[in-house]
Amino acid sequence: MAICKYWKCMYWLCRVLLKRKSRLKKRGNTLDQMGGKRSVLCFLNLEILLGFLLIFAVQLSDETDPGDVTAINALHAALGSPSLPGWGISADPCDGQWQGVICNETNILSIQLNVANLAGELGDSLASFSSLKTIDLSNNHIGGTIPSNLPVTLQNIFLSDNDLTGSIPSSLSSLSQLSAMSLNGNKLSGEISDSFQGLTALVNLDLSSNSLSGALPSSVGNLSSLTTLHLQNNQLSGTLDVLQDLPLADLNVENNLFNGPIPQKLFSIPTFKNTGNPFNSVAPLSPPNSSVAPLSPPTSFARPPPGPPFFKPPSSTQTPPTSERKPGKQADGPSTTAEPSSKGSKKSIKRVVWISIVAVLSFIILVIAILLFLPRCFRERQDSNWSRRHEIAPYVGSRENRRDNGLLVLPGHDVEKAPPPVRPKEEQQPRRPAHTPMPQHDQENVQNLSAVPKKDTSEINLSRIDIDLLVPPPPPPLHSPPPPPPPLQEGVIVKPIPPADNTAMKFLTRPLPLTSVRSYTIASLQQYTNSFSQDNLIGSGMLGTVYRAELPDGKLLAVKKLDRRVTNQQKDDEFLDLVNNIDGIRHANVVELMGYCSEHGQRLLVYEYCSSGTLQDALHSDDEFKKQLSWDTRIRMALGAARGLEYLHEVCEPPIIHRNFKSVNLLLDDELAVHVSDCGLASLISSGAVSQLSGQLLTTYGYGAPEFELGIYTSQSDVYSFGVVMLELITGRMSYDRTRSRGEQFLVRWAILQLHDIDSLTRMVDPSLKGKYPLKSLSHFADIISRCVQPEPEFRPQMSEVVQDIIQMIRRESPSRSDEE
Ligand SMILES: Nc1ncnc2c1ncn2[C@@H]1O[C@H](COP(=O)(O)OP(=O)(O)OP(=O)(O)O)[C@@H](O)[C@H]1O
Repeated sequence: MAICKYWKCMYWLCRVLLKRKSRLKKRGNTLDQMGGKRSVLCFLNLEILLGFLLIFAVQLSDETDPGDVTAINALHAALGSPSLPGWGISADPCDGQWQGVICNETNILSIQLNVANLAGELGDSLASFSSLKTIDLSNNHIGGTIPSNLPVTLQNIFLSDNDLTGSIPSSLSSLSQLSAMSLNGNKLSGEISDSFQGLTALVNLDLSSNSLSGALPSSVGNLSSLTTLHLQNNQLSGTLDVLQDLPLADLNVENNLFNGPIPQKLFSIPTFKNTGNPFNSVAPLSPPNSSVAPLSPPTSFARPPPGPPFFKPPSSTQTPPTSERKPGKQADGPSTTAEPSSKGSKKSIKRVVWISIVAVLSFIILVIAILLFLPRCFRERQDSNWSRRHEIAPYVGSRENRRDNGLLVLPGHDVEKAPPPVRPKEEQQPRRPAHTPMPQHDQENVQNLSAVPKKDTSEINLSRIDIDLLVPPPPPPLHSPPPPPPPLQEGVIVKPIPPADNTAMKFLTRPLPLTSVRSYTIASLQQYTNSFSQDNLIGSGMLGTVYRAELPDGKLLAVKKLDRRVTNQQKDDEFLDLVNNIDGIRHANVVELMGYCSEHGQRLLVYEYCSSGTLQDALHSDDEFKKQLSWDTRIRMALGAARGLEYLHEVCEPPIIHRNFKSVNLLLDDELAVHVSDCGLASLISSGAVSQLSGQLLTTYGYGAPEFELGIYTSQSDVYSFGVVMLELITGRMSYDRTRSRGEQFLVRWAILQLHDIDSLTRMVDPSLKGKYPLKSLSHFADIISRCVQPEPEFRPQMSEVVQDIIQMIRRESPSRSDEE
């Protein structure tokens, strides 16, 4: 295949250049009069040669790093050569078929094989990966020790719930980029080595449920970014002094042999669990805030994160790239170590030699060409204007009044982790950011325009919409005001924070918060979902499973049954706070919470039912459905999604970061209006069981902003994800599509360069639109998208700016408006 492509490419290049040659040969005659013919032809010959050489170099450089190939084969062998979907079908682990393997152009970046029934050992090949950032082999049966050599590029190591033995290797100290590590639920023993000096990027560390002993080494005190530390259920001893200056938000040292006084500073940690230790009594043994019952929801990092498993039962909806196929029975893995190893290194040397030759030749040719043709270039620049390129002007929008002042927030410090209380929605006055005042006129239009017109096959011609005639839709339904809260209860908050200066308060058992949200019994939900039958299963995600429920009056609801692993550390009052918070999020473009259930340890959220599925389904699963998605419908969807996000970021107080914005979380109603789902659930996503997964999944599916890999997530990261969804809308392509060629698998990477050129843009557009879209609109929309997906978060626009831009775009298409202008 690759060779075929290569020759095709050569053939194409020959044709193009020879055509150009003959065309310019004619032109050369003219130039000849100025004495330029000979050099023109000479230049063209050089140009052709250079083209060949460059293609050859690209071909060579597109191969997967042989070192990585060797390393993954060796790892596979060490794990006992298990049968894994796609592995070994080809010798190239980056050809998109090896499930659980994520690559960039030439290197393996991530190996995610959690819950894959793996045994064997890790082997000693890991250090050979040249760019590996994430390894997730949690929830398997891997034995042996943790290799002493680990790739220095690692950012995330998830090996929890395996059978690993031995001690934690001291080579950890070389992992300066490490951001999260979970080794919990293994059989690790011995003292924790003093190897944390250089790990200043480490945010989450879970060593719980092992047999570790001895005192905490002094280098733990260097973990200047650590927000979550779980050490419970070991035999660790000594004092906790070394922890007192760390920025911890979640510390669990329960059931160890720690002694001595607990440093006072630790009592200010929002979640501090310390029971089951022989602390002496210089400091309060179990101070109120150290608590067994912290008021803030758990932010625990890594108790077993079993899902989503590498092999997961088929879901009716999304098809994540790494997790849906069932394993085969027989080992049929890739070839093992020895041979590929020597082959790999020979290949590598050959490759380096070739690339060097090509580079040197290219350089020489380039220099000659430049020397010969500099004067010609000057001449040609003057007659320019023969290609009609569409250039995107650099974004110069106002950056002031950013809600987060461009500040990047680390997990554990981010908005959704510890926000101040939010006013109930009835009290909220929607506000617009100061720098983007929106006239009432626009407010009304925005409401209208984002409500997608009836689902019919007729095209909606935006150019015929008289914006001024649009009537504002009815305001979002309001709940009856909640009863006044009792004195000790908190109001509706996004995430409760214990009052820092009043530890006694925390010790009191808090009465359950009042809520006006309708409470359902398990029995009734069972009845409405036909005992949560498979027929009523709509889909499942990171947090749980969603069922269709039908009320006796025929009304449909969607019931999200939260997984126990997500809620098992959440107390009833915390869950009710969460429910109250979600209930406070009311907007026409946000899925509405209709009720909840909290009984017998089960937690369920009941939502309005969106009958037309998800935007992802509409775009990627159902060709018939897709036909209804005219350009105008898509732009209306874009506006609806933008308005939903604008509301969360800029109207809610405190701002709400979605954290999981993707096309599967944009639900569609009968009229194809967009409703953003999973709003207000960020605190669950950032809780231990799923935090590590959420980031990976977003990144894996191509929605995650670059900063996510550093454990950073802000509202600007939502804006990036929004941009990716918009790319899906205009191209009809999935954000990540393993079936495409390597350069096209990640939608953003493929699209970002082409957004600047109107010709490329038109080629990118979803073929199912059959060319029915206004070019101007396309170009304008591409500008908006390109700003949203900028790598630097501080250059991305706020959602209110995006909303304004989309409205402007729609207005420009409106004849009534252009008539006026
Ligand atoms: N209110 C709803 N109305 C109709 N269908 C819904 C509703 N909420 C969720 N669904 C369906 O249930 C599926 C599972 O939703 P869920 O939110 O649990 O996971 P997800 O969005 O697919 O993934 P993730 O957990 O990563 O967000 C969705 O894909 C969607 O098809």
